[in-house]
Amino acid sequence: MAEAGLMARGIFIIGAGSMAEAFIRGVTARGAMAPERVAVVNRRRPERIAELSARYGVREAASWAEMSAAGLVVVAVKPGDVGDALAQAAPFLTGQPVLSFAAGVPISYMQEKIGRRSPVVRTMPNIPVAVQAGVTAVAFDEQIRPQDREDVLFLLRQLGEVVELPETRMDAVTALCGSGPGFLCYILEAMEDAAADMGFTRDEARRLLVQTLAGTAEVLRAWGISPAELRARVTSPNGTTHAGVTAMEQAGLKHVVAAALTAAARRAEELGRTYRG
Ligand SMILES: NC(=O)C1=CN([C@@H]2O[C@H](COP(=O)(O)OP(=O)(O)OC[C@H]3O[C@@H](n4cnc5c(N)ncnc54)[C@H](O)[C@@H]3O)[C@@H](O)[C@H]2O)C=CC1
Ligand SMILES: O=C(O)[C@@H]1CCC=N1
Repeated sequence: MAEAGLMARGIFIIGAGSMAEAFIRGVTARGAMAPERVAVVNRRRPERIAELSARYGVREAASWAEMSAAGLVVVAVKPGDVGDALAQAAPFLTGQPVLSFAAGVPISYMQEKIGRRSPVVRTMPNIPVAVQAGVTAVAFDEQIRPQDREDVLFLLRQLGEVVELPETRMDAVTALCGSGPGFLCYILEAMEDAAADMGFTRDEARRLLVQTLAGTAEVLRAWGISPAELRARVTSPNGTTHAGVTAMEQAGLKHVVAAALTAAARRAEELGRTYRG
């Protein structure tokens, strides 16, 4: 008899924080995974598992040994805790994929911690995965079996878009998509401050700006055009957008944004070096 696949064997999650919750919500929301097939362990705060259980119907793992039967092990702990969590998991791994959400932690480091007992999947999600509108960049190690790869991609797609990349692109994608919501929010903060100076209340400004951002993203997607093209469409000759963009150009905004992305990617690389032994 063929061995049951990843989906039938269920998921074992280490860590019950916000990423674990986003993942659980995504994979159970539309029935991709039955919640009773999801088992969770947490180091502290046992009430977190009770919360996840009440909200989504997942259950607390009876013991770490339960991991052996799972089709997928998810490591949803802070980067600094990944080494310990994987060392603790290693004896129970039986070749099922181990998926990590930890920013900056390389596949080679994780492989070392688990004594190469399972293929490792390194991901970089962003915060909108919490509402199933995220982007998750994913790098597989070459040991992954084709069917496991498909199943992992299917599960991650429940959280939004998925982009497969070589691991060498992870630092750059961390800057672009992982930190990206932070950068867009910084620009929105600046627009909110300017709106306050123009006499809007914070609440009014936020409602107007959030819908402007969401609507712009929606139209870019619906029409399939580039940001430069959409900008050209809203820019009347000598009009208001033209005046504003000219001020942005004069202040060197494109250079500032490029410097921000470079700084973030460099920092991701530096943080990653901590785990390279
Ligand atoms: N929150 C976010 O926006 C994003 C998070 N990530 C990554 O997701 C990972 C998890 O982040 P959060 O969910 O925000 O962290 P969190 O701190 O909310 O949750 C981590 C949980 O894991 C538990 N834990 C730690 N070591 C453990 C162990 N050995 N065994 C069992 N449980 C253990 C902790 O007690 C805690 O409850 C991080 O590696 C982070 O880099 C990546 C992208 C975005
Ligand atoms: O700021 C950070 O380091 C993490 C990685 C991507 C989003 N937050």
